[in-house]
Amino acid sequence: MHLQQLGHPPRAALAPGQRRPLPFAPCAGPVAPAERSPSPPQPPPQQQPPQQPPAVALEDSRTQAFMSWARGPASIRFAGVRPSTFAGVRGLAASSDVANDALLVEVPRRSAVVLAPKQRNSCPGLVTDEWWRAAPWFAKMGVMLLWHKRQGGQSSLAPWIAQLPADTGVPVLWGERQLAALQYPHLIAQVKEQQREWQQLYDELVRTGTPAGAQPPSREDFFWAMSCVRSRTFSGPYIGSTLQDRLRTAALVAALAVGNTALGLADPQKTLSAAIAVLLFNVLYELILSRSLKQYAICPLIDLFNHNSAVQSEVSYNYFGDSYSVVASREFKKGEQVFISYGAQSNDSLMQYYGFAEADNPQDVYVMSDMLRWLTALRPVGQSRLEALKASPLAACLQQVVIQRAGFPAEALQAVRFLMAGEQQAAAGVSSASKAGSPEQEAQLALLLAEVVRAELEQMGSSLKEDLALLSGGGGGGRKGGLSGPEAAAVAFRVEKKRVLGAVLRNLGAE
Ligand SMILES: C[S@@+](CC[C@H](N)C(=O)[O-])C[C@H]1O[C@@H](n2cnc3c(N)ncnc32)[C@H](O)[C@@H]1O
Repeated sequence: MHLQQLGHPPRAALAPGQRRPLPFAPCAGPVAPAERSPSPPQPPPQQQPPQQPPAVALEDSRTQAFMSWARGPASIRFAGVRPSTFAGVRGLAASSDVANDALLVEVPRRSAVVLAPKQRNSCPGLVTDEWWRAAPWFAKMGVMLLWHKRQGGQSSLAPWIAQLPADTGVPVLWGERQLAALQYPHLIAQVKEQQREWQQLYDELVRTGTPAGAQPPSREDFFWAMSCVRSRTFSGPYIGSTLQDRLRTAALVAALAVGNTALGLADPQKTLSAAIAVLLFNVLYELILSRSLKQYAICPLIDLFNHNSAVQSEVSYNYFGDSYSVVASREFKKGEQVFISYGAQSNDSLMQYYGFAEADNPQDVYVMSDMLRWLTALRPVGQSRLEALKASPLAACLQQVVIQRAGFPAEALQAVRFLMAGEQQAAAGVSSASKAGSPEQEAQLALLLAEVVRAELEQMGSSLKEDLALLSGGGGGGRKGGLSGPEAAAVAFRVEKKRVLGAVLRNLGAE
């Protein structure tokens, strides 16, 4: 998540965004850029968060034990927020009016679960060094969580571990039927790939990654830990040394310089220049290094903030305090939910890694898989034209088409123009289709694209109206419209996808 640093000493943004003093490589909270759905840059949303359900303060014994631990041994500083639920979803409510720029939570590094670059095996009793070396960051952090869990009351993080959600509700934990309810081949394929990857990591752990005499975790525990990690971790640039380390180095260099001068071993002027050069090199080296290395952190209490893309608050690393913090990016009234931003993410990414879709998410897109199948079903396309497209630089552009509310990407438009062009025009090649044709041709193109969008909507299996009725339908048990958690999440997700396609139709002038 991003970093807000107004009124605070240098901080490093943890997660997406490059606009802060120590720019951190974009990584949507727990989501690495390569894993995110393609999402073109969009202006930051300006709207206020939609009306929120009322806060119900959490006063159960686990939450109380956690908060006492946070205040006491964990030395977590917080003001103006308290754990609460909002229509059943746990988050942080403003316990009093919160001013813009107020420091909300500050977690010392020692109370967080942190993975630094090249960190040695932190759980030698649980995994072998070979497994650790080969494992991706989230699997390493997953076993770190499992290690704390195994320690039970002995773990320094026990009260935090105890209140982690038993079920994170993310689709990687779902079965076939629940995934099918997403009605969206692109995400279903991504999640199935994720399931394969996690299963492989687990199999490796059981087969060769567990030290002799140790018991491997259950598959359920392993998947639980990985899903906690993927939905609660922030990432940002890694600064090798803390201020304390840096001061120790400076003191050592100064002592050597003074010693050298006192013993008459070197010219004082030269010694001073050398000492300054050493210190400058040290600082510059770390600054350069911090741009290429990444750290990952799960911070108790900060991990209770829910996401809202209309809010700008981010998580940051505070170098001087060696701590992670969140500062309010706007005012919050007492009782209101205090959100942060997990970064500019489409609902594909929010659903896959966090298990929810944001209503009217300005970053949302619709990724249409195999658009060519609709085009060939709706219009006759000659074999030779298809082959010419396949042989062109646009060969793959209709496989995963990232459609925004505003419309189709330029490459897809070009490919469709080429496929639909008359023989004479097509003879000029694919590149000639990059520009808009005559008004009649463009009108025909819009008509065809609208048919493609409608075909996609029709094969989804339910209409927007039916989905909305499902979500609002009767049914108790704290379930949305009587739906189970995954069902409700899947329906809410496909509602948003249908809304994106609806906006595309409107922008094509088709509604
Ligand atoms: C960092 S945790 C936030 C705290 C979490 N709600 C909890 O109870 O532990 C991220 C998880 O919170 C939930 N979450 C975050 N923002 C949300 C939102 N806007 N709507 C619904 N659920 C959200 C999702 O389950 C997500 O995986």
